[in-house]
Amino acid sequence: MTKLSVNINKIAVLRNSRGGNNPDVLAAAIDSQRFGAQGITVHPRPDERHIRYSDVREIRRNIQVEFNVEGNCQEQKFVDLVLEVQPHQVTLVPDSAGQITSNHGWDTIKNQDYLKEIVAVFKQKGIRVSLFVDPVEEMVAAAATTGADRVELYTEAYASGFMENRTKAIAPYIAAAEKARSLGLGLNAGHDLDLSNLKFFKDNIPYLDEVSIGHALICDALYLGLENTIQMYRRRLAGPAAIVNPA
Ligand SMILES: CC(=O)[C@@H](O)[C@H](O)COP(=O)(O)O
Ligand SMILES: NCC(=O)COP(=O)(O)O
Repeated sequence: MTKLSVNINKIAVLRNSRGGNNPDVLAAAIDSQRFGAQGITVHPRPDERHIRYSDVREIRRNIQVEFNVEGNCQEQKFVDLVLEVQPHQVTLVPDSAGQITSNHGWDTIKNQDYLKEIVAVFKQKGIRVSLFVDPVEEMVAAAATTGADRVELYTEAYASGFMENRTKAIAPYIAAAEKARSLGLGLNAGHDLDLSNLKFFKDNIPYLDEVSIGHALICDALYLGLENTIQMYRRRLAGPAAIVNPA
């Protein structure tokens, strides 16, 4: 079964825009869980433009579903936070500070020695480690030798190519996913997945462990409501006939 981890970064964007606590990010995490999210994902960035480090601590204490914290482990502050909070999973993303969003995966070959070291630091604390990678078989293979538990396939290229030619768009992801599976790596995916492209992705990569979805899901929820939207995403993952039960 592929788990839906709801990324609530964009709830925090709205909250921060007025300096108060509306919408309440912690309440959104708890309610997303109640509405059927099988995980919560946050991505605290160095400038705390949306998720704050204090949000991460509060959410960890108050949810029961899987907690996935994404971020750049080259920031010591991020490493310290993750070791303090000890989420179920940490997803290591090679962001530079000024990026508007994450836009590339690790070069797991060039960064092999560094990643081996930092992966061991998190695993020593019992935290599952996922490496954010592009859908490139060599990058997946080198992720396996770092000791990481999973890879997260960066799905922006799939999403941007989907409308024009979905078969072409999915091809590198199937190959990368097969490589991950052959090496015993767990498989996550995320970035720009949405209600239109999610089912095709899942149908072609059925052994996907988790998708983390935020931007499109929160945008959809502005029109469709958060509970209804989470259930719609769950049904995309469960198949047409399945009625999903909230977690
Ligand atoms: C790593 C990734 O692709 C996303 O999870 C990322 O969290 C999006 O970050 P923003 O919400 O800051 O765009
Ligand atoms: N890892 C992907 C994620 O958490 C959310 O990405 P997006 O759906 O906001 O593009």
